[in-house]
Amino acid sequence: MSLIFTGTGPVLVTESPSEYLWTPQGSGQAPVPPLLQAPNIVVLDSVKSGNRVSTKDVYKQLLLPLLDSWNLPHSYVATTSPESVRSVAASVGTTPTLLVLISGDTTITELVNSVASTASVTLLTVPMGTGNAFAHSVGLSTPLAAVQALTTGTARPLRLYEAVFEHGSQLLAQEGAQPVTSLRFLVVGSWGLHACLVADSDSPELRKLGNERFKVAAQRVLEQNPVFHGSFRADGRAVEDHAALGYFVVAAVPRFEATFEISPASDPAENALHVVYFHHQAPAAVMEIMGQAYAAGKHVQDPRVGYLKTHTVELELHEQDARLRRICVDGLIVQPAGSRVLFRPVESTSLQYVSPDKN
Ligand SMILES: Nc1ncnc2c1ncn2[C@@H]1O[C@H](COP(=O)(O)OP(=O)(O)OP(=O)(O)O)[C@@H](O)[C@H]1O
Repeated sequence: MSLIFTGTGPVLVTESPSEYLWTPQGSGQAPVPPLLQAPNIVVLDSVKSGNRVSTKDVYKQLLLPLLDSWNLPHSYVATTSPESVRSVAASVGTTPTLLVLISGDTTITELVNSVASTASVTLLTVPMGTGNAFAHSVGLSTPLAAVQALTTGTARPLRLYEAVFEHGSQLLAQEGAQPVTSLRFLVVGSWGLHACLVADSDSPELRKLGNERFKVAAQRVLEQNPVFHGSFRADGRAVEDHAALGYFVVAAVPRFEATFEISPASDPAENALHVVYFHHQAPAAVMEIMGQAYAAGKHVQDPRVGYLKTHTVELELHEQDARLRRICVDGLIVQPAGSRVLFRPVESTSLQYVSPDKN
């Protein structure tokens, strides 16, 4: 339950399993909040994200009445394919734009990879995906909290990172492979067990399971429990040389799911990456370490786990088997050519995100 101050007075907003209820609490007027003063407001509804309840419509039941209370013009786009995300990104010019994304993380990543570097965009992420890593990491854990942040939150710089690949690398997509040399990300770059389970979880069969798909894919990967041979450097310093690795994640945010706190020291306000990794372990040890990540990120205190803060990560793959070379970039899967992959911050962008707190 939340009290939201709108252009026509305070409104009590409640949520049931099947709908959001908008109950006005008398009349009165609040001025247009700063975030809603953007000259251009676009709502992009990524309709295939998460497991939606058809009667529970964030746009019609929450956003539309809020925007209408101040008669704010806006455009609403419901996606019809992944191409819709790219075309909305391409349509945003230099006019300062508030872009409300009703989606999961993949849609956000598709957007930041398609938007022009000159575009002045403030993103509000309304969590409707399966993991919602970015929304949980910035404190917008529910659609209601996200919509309320439009009236009480503030815009902060969006920290972006990129994974850079050797010439000849391929982005593996449902529609077929495409050449790729770099990809922007805001949540995670990974190799090893994490990349394998994300790649394997993206089958139509497992997608039906929602968040459970990661657990099922993890069990299947652990049945084989491959070793991932490689080396990596952090800010130019050799950290592991010809190691037998199991888990290798470069995290930009603290949480990958509501309760999965993979990198407790990550701060979305800071331009830094954290490497979380461990050497090849027996499946029971892997499960034990991962279980600690669900207990407020305690795994990073486990002596078997490496945890370090850095800006750049240079990874060198010493594997030939294509399945063991896959790299995950915010859920997208890349088959890299050659042996080198670089993760680094994108130095400057004109993108911002809506944060719920003002400090
Ligand atoms: N109408 C559509 N038809 C096919 N694909 C779509 C359509 N609308 C959106 N998509 C694509 O579906 C994917 C949805 O990803 P999104 O991140 O929003 O949700 P998710 O995968 O459930 O969540 P998460 O990434 O948090 O696990 C994106 O790749 C998006 O481009």
